[in-house]
Amino acid sequence: MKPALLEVMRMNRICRMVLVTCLGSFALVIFYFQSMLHPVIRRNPFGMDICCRKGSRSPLQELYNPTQLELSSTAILHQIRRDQVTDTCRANSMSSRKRRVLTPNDLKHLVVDEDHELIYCYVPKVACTNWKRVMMVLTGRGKYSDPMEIPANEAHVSSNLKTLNQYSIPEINHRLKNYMKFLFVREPFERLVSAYRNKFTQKYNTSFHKRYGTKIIKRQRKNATQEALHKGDDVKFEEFVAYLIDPHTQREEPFNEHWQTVYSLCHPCHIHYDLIGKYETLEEDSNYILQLAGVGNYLKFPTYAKSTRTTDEMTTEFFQNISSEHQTQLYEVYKLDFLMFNYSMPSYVKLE
Ligand SMILES: Nc1ncnc2c1ncn2[C@@H]1O[C@H](COP(=O)(O)OS(=O)(=O)O)[C@@H](OP(=O)(O)O)[C@H]1O
Repeated sequence: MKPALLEVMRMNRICRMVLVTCLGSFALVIFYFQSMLHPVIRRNPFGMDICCRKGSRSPLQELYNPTQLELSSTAILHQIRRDQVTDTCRANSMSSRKRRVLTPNDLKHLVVDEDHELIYCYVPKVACTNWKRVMMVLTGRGKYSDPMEIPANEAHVSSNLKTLNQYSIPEINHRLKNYMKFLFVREPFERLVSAYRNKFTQKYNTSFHKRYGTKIIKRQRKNATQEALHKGDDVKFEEFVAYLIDPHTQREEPFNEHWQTVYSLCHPCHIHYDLIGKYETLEEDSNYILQLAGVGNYLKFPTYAKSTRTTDEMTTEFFQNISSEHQTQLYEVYKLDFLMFNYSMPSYVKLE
């Protein structure tokens, strides 16, 4: 080849390299300025994916007509859980004369995610703080990407999440019909011990001590000291149980949500839940829901390593000091939760 021709080709290559470098730098500059203008999106690289459902299939379609094999085997398990609720409701409505229609006030625990067509009924002491954090990521349109970046107290601020009672009746009906509705449940007595430990044995929970502790001690403790009556901060588990089974308690006002039954908070006999998650398989069930919602690749339910979690053994210990008469009465209060969600009677329970 002639040297002149070689020289021309070399120049050509250099020109092309310069051009590619210039274009690359230009694109980087544009990307930089764009991210300066939209800092939230820059902080959250998954924002756009978590934000809005992609494709035409809704979580409900994915649940009842799965396209992936791994989703279809789990779907069978959830059908069995739904059937259990239906059967218990049917059996209970036959034996009970009480019939009622839901009002918007009954829908305060149902958190709505319009972007992914989800409704979550939160049950306190069943990891609802973490689920509320996840719902804030899902509804935040890119504001958050990691649930754990949201402080626990923020997750409980009611204005941070929209609940179903805030919609008009036609809007409520539309969402109940078309969204995937789910809740999480826990073995009722373990949930109760979790509530007792958190609300009555932690020094910082003074509002619960004042609001409920003082009342429980006044009613259940003979010869209570003035200090105990005033502070309400040393309620014993036996006293808490006595308060729960006392017929006056629920006549006076409904139970606090931390120990209220799941069927009273979420109304599973009136609202058809598509998915019943269990605390015992919390992460597995939660990630299944996120997968059905189409965000499973970007968002995972927070894992937990708290060593002081309430366990079955711990619950057994707490119930050692409860008389069989009180255990029987307490079981009656939570019986529907036991039956509906298929929890067998704990082996430590001694019924009368
Ligand atoms: N990912 C994960 N895995 C296992 N366990 C978990 C998880 N997230 C929360 N938890 C446990 O849930 C209990 C707290 O529930 P809530 O957040 O609903 O409590 S509260 O209603 O806000 O008071 C509390 O249970 P106890 O420790 O037994 O009280 C938490 O330990």
